[in-house]
Amino acid sequence: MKKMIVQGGQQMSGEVTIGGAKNSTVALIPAAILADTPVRFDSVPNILDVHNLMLILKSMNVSSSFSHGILDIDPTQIQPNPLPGDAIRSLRASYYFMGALLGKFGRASVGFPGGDNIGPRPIDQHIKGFEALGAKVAKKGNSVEITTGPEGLQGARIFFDLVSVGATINVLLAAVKAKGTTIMENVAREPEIIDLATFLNNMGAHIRGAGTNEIRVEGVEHLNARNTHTIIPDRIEAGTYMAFAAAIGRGVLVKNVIPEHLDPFIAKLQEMGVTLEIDEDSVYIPGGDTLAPITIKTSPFPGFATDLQQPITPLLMKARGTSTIIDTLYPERIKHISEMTRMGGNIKSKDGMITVAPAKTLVGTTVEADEIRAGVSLVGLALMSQGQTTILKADNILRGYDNIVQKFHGLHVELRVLTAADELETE
Ligand SMILES: CC(=O)N[C@H]1[C@@H](OP(=O)(O)OP(=O)(O)OC[C@H]2O[C@@H](n3ccc(=O)[nH]c3=O)[C@H](O)[C@@H]2O)O[C@H](CO)[C@@H](O)[C@@H]1O
Ligand SMILES: C=C(OP(=O)(O)O)C(=O)O
Repeated sequence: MKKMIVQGGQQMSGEVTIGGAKNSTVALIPAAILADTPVRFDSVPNILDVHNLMLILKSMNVSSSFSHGILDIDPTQIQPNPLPGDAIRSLRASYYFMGALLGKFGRASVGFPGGDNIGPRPIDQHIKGFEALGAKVAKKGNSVEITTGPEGLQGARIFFDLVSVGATINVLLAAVKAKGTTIMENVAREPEIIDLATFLNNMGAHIRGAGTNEIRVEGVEHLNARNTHTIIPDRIEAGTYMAFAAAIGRGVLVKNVIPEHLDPFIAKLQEMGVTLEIDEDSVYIPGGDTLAPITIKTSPFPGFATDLQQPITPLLMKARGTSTIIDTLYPERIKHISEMTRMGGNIKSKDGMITVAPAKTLVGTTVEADEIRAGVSLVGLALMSQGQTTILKADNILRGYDNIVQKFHGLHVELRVLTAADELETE
């Protein structure tokens, strides 16, 4: 595992360009195996999740190459081989191979996924959807085995018991190749789901309603990529830089943003008193505002994203009073709290509510990035602190933040990522 070294007291200024959305990319890569042709994606983020998905593709004899944001995938020689356990466990979205393989071959055997340590993450709604399409689902050891009879997948009406991004995407990946019509109700409406549907429709799928709470799919036999799919900007990465810019910035322009995807987040920043100059595809944050405390309640899109409750926390510590956060999706998403407390943060969690009070003195120390957003929130707090912070398990941050060291460098902030080999060299 890598370490990130952050020197406190640095201020951000300049420009940062947001990369393609992690949560689109990790669905689009498994979706690519549904194609009968090679596929090309543009604006692909350089994150660990992408490299691990490429390893999974390789195990199925699907070649891929990634350079300068372009990812080429050739699924034409795909073999339904066993998938590598380590890579499957390295990220959450590996479970999208369940839906994609089911759509492609009518069967799938995929290990239980990993992903962020943010509390229980069941997959009962994914299974409910596969079963509704006529599949048989069995847990065998650490794997989920999904099979269909000779008639294959059949379109069906599915009402999800709760709104789940993962279940919506996974069942959609299977339904695009099912026979007949599938109607998915009470689905998630995240922009990443629209991005996936756009990619699949451009290959010949018939998906209507992505972005609303009902998706209707007419199954097709073949999907052929005809053009490059450009991935939408990462709204969570954008929100992270915006919050940090408001906390420690002296003029930061965040480029390649779709501001509408950040509406609830922007509304909360404005409620705090953060000045934002919003353009068509960029946001400028002058910084240096006097900030008011706020209350945040996370909810599925278009609500305030759970993935931004930790990145906004360092900013909340600069407000003149106590802010509160209720994470309705992941009440146990609190792995940052113990670490922030050790740095001098006045932050507590009780009865499902996080309270964030103004910080008096913040001092860098050694902390752990237990998961991606907890980890990145520690980067923000470290920059607000005195002295140096060492963030252990930094791989969790690199899972989802595209070229983070270079991007901070472009904002006049030095971060260093050390591998075990780097440390041996300096001893
Ligand atoms: C790769 C990806 O896109 N990850 C995102 C996705 O995760 P993920 O797709 O795992 O999150 P879901 O939308 O499925 O989870 C929402 C809620 O539903 C529950 N649930 C989900 C499925 C299920 O079968 N049963 C069940 O009870 C979960 O425990 C959670 O409380 O959406 C989350 C919520 O916006 C984000 O934090 C993650 O960044
Ligand atoms: C929870 C997250 O990711 P994943 O679902 O991939 O673990 C996240 O991106 O904040």
